[in-house]
Amino acid sequence: MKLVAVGRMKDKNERALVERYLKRLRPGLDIAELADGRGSADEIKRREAQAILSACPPQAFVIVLDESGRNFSSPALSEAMAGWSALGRPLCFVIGGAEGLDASVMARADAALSFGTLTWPHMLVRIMLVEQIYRAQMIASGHPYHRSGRP
Ligand SMILES: C[S@@+](CC[C@H](N)C(=O)[O-])C[C@H]1O[C@@H](n2cnc3c(N)ncnc32)[C@H](O)[C@@H]1O
Repeated sequence: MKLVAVGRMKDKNERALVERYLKRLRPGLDIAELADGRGSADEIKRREAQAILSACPPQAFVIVLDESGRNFSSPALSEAMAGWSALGRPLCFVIGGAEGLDASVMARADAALSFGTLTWPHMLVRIMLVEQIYRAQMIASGHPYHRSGRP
């Protein structure tokens, strides 16, 4: 699995949180950090889009993180990831930068995942996504890490 993410995570506390889950992931997740685009908002999105699309493997099943995406429960995301993985294509998650994702990236996406209608900073989204991928793996393996607390 791969994560293509705009922006360099410089804060050591944020990096430690990503690392906490990253080291437990099976299969693992390779993170490709892309430089923030420069110029006007449109130029930034277009330049970042070129870099994002180049970083996504050609055959990848691309899952963009976007407010407009589907709001999964954690068990539903676990099930969806199992289904996507069964397609035999590498999974590639994408997190945009401060200006969001360009229409060309949205058009390339095979699925879109939302963390609600609130706008989150992209570094927090990265931390939350890595935790949710770990949670999805724990749910799939029947590990008690995830406790739904619901009947
Ligand atoms: C600061 S946000 C960009 C906000 C931008 N104005 C937009 O319209 O997308 C940076 C990135 O974080 C991710 N993100 C932020 N909030 C999100 C949410 N609620 N659900 C899923 N992804 C989110 C998206 O990948 C987004 O491109």
